[in-house]
Amino acid sequence: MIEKKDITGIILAGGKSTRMGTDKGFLLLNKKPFVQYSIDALKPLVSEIIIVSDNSNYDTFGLKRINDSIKDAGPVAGICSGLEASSTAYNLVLSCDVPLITSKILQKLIDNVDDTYEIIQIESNGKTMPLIALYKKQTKNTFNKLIQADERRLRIAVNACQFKNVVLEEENEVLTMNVNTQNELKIVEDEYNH
Ligand SMILES: Nc1nc2c(ncn2[C@@H]2O[C@H](COP(=O)(O)OP(=O)(O)OP(=O)(O)O)[C@@H](O)[C@H]2O)c(=O)[nH]1
Repeated sequence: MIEKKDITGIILAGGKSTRMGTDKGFLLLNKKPFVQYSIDALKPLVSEIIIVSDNSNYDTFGLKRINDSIKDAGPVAGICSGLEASSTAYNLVLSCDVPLITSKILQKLIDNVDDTYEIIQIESNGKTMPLIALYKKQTKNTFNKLIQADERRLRIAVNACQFKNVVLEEENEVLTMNVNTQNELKIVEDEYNH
């Protein structure tokens, strides 16, 4: 069984947000920024939290923030930057646009750790979610090779590692909803106030 001291939380908060038009981590749900929901879900489970973003406004959360080591290369490079900065073997990677996420769901990833797998990701409503996932630090080697070969698709990168999916129960699927558009923000607000 792995312990809190063996796990770092890595929050991805970079990217272009072209669909939303504003930095998603600072969107508000019940007056709280989205990124704070990711922080709160990770906090009980990890020894350190790293925010990967070039936006220094994230410094207000008082956590370690690192810049993307490769610019405009998407989540594969963001994960790599986080893993390079991490000092633990296990890393919970979480995007900043899933404000309904809970520690209980992230705990399921930890409960599924075993020696065989390098990545354990949530599968929700038939969709795998590599940005709600546990990564071994060693996956940065595979990811770095793929980036060097100009491969930036996260699904391809995950498939190049030993991975396992943790299938969520139907009643929990809504908790993994990610927000890319104003319309999805409304759905999440309705769900939150439900
Ligand atoms: N650090 C870092 N995070 C990223 C990068 N690209 C995407 N992300 C994060 O990954 C998560 C999913 O991002 P997407 O919604 O797929 O991409 P996006 O660029 O934010 O938005 P779109 O331009 O609308 O696709 C979000 O938490 C983003 O903040 C990147 O280049 N660096």
